[in-house]
Amino acid sequence: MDKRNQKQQPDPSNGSKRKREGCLDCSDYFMAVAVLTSKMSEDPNTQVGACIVNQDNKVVSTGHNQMPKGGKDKLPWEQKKEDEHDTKYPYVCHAELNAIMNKNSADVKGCTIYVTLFPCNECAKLIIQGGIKAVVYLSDRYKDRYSTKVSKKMLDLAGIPYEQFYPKGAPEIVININPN
Ligand SMILES: O=c1ccn([C@H]2C[C@H](O)[C@@H](COP(=O)(O)O)O2)c(=O)[nH]1
Ligand SMILES: [Zn+2]
Repeated sequence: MDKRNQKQQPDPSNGSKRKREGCLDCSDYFMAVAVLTSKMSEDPNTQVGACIVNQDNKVVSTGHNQMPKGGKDKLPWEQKKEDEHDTKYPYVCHAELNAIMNKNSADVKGCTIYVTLFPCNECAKLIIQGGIKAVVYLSDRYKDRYSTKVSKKMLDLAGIPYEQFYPKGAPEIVININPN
């Protein structure tokens, strides 16, 4: 056969550019977004970040623990005071609550929440009633707290799986935002 006038076809196996190695895995990215979001927290003791992802693997929301509107710089961040009203606990809006409130979609049904700390019982109620279908958490450092135990009990009853996150790629991601 005369090949002189035939169009050159690219050989997919030979000479074509290969995909970049070491690109960020989806779940590593979502937890990294949660960790990055936690950096916005003003809580001096515990910074929490959450990232809500829909069934198409799109981020629909993020949130961190912060004081409610109007309360920034007016409400305490103390953990312990004689009077509980002088601590952060009655006021602070949890990362999960903020993430659910901040959503850019109609609802969070069928979504997965990536969160840097296991959700407390109040957040578990929001997760369950909001229709979130899975929880991926980084730290379970308050596993012995009553609020975590009852949170797990409610998630179990609602049939919402929760799993601890382990990175698929490198556990450290360096972000440089210096323009030069
Ligand atoms: O589900 C949760 C549980 C807690 N948080 C936030 C609320 C507080 O700002 C800190 C916890 O403070 P500690 O000093 O570690 O007791 O974490 C949250 O966002 N979501
Ligand atoms: Zn909570």
